Amino acid sequence: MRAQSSDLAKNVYLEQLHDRNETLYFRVLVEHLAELLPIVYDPTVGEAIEKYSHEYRCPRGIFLSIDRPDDMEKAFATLQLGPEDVDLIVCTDAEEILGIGDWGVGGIQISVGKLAVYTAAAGIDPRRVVPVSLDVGTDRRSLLDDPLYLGNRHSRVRGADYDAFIESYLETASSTFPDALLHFEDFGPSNARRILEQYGGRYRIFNDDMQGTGAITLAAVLSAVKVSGVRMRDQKLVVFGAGTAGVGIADQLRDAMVRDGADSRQAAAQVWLIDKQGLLTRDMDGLRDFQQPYARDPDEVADWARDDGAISLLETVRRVEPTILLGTSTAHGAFTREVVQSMSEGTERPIIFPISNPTSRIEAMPADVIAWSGGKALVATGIPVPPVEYDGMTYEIGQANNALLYPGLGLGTIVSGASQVTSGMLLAAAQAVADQVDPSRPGASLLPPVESLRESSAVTATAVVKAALDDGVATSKPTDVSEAVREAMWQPVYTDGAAA
Ligand SMILES: NC(=O)C1=CN([C@@H]2O[C@H](COP(=O)(O)OP(=O)(O)OC[C@H]3O[C@@H](n4cnc5c(N)ncnc54)[C@H](O)[C@@H]3O)[C@@H](O)[C@H]2O)C=CC1
Ligand SMILES: CC(=O)C(=O)O
Ligand SMILES: [Mg+2]
Repeated sequence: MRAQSSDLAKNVYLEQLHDRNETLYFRVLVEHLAELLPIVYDPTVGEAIEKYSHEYRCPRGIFLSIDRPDDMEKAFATLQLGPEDVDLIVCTDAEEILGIGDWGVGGIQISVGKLAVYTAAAGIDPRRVVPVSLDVGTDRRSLLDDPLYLGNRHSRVRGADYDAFIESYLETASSTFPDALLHFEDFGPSNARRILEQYGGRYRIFNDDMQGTGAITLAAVLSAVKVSGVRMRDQKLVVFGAGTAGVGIADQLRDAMVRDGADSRQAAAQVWLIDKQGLLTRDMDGLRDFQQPYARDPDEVADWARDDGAISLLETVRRVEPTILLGTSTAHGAFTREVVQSMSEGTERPIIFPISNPTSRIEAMPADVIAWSGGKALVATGIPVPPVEYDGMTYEIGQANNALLYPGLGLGTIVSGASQVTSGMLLAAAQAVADQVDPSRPGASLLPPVESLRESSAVTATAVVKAALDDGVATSKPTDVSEAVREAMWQPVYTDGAAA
């Protein structure tokens, strides 16, 4: 594997091993998690998705086509699994893969990659999971023109037909496998939140980009706040990139401010959203419904500087003096030296998280953020990055990627048989992750290291089971929760002479 000439070649090589010998594949992953997570998952998985039809060797997963909605049951039946045999299904319609946009049927690899992390990081049984591609077409011209493209050759279906397809998926998946958690990944901003809000009460749904990302970012902020000394209720948050992830995080941080004593109106007023049209204000056309609670009063910003009519990130940072700056925009390099320096002038220990993925989309590299802030910034990123040396000190950079949280959350949901993923379970997961680090040492990481992710996921899952019990959604009630979690974790070892 190490002799392969590129990260993509390593990804393909490992996928072939996955097909030949699942136990060995996961044993290698578990024993080399920090080295191999970036290969099977973020950032290399982005390239594997882009090249999917060209690197295609063998299908993994279930492919559901919007052109053949009546075949759904038949497709699931090919798995030859009974109603109690599946714990988890990860699906994507691939409209907003990581920060690289619409990749059609190649998006199956994000479902495969997310599931590999579930198993390697939390011991979810790989024989009891299903990756799904919901192929509703693609708007990417280069795919439609590519003779090798394997997906449906038409633009994305939207509106009533799309909604009927999603509803039919939820109904078929949950009636075929009633115990399964339905994980949604990388849907576009017009669908991600809408699906969760519309169906979250009826089906056991988890939206990773909103809920998982919100919770891991909250964990990193809880750690950072211990260092900065500014109370949660007094934080001022600027979110750059007000889409699914950005507003999902804003919601969880706003709720954390309320829990720390801010009133709900005040907490929302301590959040500023910036998108392509600049700082979002109430008088703008085309605001998304989930952006509206945070849009600013135009009078409040009447005398702020504008560039082509838009209030920039730099102007917002100068005026607001935020304590937290989050990047979920996919705009590489948007956190400039001026932005970071201005933020460092306004607050003693600025919390700066450029968490867009993959590497080509990150708002700033941590080495720059740390240098531009004179070593004051508390930094976490979505991609894995090596420690940064600055002014004689080593800064460990925590990976604020939902992969550091969703495996434990999923394991806890499965062990408790929770009928819903509640806000209490998300908060418990965030708190459990944050409690596993001591950020007080100068340069310490804000999050647990990937090397210990399996151990960390067990601790997180235990907290999640307890929260599910407290919230009254658990259908299984283990007496020794920690023991039940550890027993549920699948181990990559050969049993009964079976190799794979
Ligand atoms: N670290 C993590 O765990 C996660 C990171 N992400 C990353 O966050 C980014 C966004 O993902 P989603 O929220 O799912 O996508 P999205 O499409 O829902 O949101 C992106 C938002 O950024 C805005 N935007 C684009 N260019 C901009 C610019 N130049 N200036 C200001 N705003 C701009 C878009 O209009 C959109 O509202 C991606 O790079 C993704 O990889 C997403 C989920 C988890
Ligand atoms: C990490 C992840 O879920 C994303 O970038 O979309
Ligand atoms: Mg995602």
